[in-house]
Amino acid sequence: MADQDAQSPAGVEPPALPVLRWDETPGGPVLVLLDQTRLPAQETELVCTDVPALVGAIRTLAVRGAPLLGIAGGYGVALAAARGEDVAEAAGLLERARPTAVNLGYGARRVAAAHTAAVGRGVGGAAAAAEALAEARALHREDAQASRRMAEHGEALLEELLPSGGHQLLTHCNTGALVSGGEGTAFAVALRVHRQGRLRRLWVDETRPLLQGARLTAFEAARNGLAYSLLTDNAAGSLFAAGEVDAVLIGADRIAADGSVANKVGSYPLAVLAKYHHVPFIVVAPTTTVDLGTPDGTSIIVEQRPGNEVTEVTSPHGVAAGGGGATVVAPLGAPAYNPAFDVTPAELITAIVTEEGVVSPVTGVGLAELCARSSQVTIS
Ligand SMILES: CSC[C@@H](O)[C@@H](O)C(=O)COP(=O)(O)O
Repeated sequence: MADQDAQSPAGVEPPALPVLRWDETPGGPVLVLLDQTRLPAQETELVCTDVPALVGAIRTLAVRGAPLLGIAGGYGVALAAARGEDVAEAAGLLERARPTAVNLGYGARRVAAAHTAAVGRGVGGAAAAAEALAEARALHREDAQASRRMAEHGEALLEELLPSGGHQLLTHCNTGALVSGGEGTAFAVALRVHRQGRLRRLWVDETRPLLQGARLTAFEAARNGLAYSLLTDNAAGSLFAAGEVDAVLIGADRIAADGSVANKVGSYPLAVLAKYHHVPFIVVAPTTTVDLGTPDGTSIIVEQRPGNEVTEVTSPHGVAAGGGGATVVAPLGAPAYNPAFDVTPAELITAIVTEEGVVSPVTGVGLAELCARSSQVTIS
């Protein structure tokens, strides 16, 4: 288990990560992404000049995480509009790039709807494209605001549930600034607790097979000076048994109307462990991740990814050092089961924290009511 003690005091904040930006170049507009497949070894930019390039970046997880996928989808449609391409087709291509995170389709369809509305008002090509871009920027800003408010609500909930303070929080996958217009979802809550001097330790699951915890969350924890320790996913049970976890904080890719939550594979076993050990299991996600059109967890489409992500281990440090990427760790041709997500039923979830408030037995507020309160734009 790698161990990292707090390196910088709470209150010293690192510069914002250059996660995603729109750039006007002499050759036309482009979307510039921080290539997350290269982290933590390299902070490399990936320039997407068109929608197929962005679809490729989404599929390889160069850009990833539900809220950021929504933002990227929105800018992708704006890019298509600026290039004079068919925005409905672009939105469809983007939405189909990955099936589970509802935000991707939300962002793409919302910006496409803004463009269609502009055209419907008789607004011309470049001006309609400018309206599409303005909508993408609005979505980006709203996500940053949602992130701040989720952190406030999440931290208040933890104070209520764990009044003695000095929290040891466990998280899975990556839910920080790398997935958001702001500081993230679950990680933003941990960060706020840290800044208030009440985080004893953030336990970071490595998150096999693509290691979003080890590569990305540990990277974000270190640069923000959190006291954190990295663990293999299968070490979590012994940590609960030892009484070293006060609460679990995770994000979400899609929340069904019955409160079931799809998130990175490995979330569901954590929820079972948390229930057994009477530890709060808290989901932090913006209302854009709630999909009231999906009635329950069994209706959520779980992305199945290539088997080689399981049978091989890829080291970004190896790539950076010229080491050449993947090491095969299974017999050649070994079949593999590789769902990217799993679904946690509502009865295992203590609370869902959104920017509009908390859904829990404590508040008695339902998901539909929170979404109705939300200022998020509704699209058909
Ligand atoms: C706010 S992030 C919530 C989820 O998107 C996150 O936990 C996750 O599962 C990301 O999966 P990924 O496959 O890396 O896109």
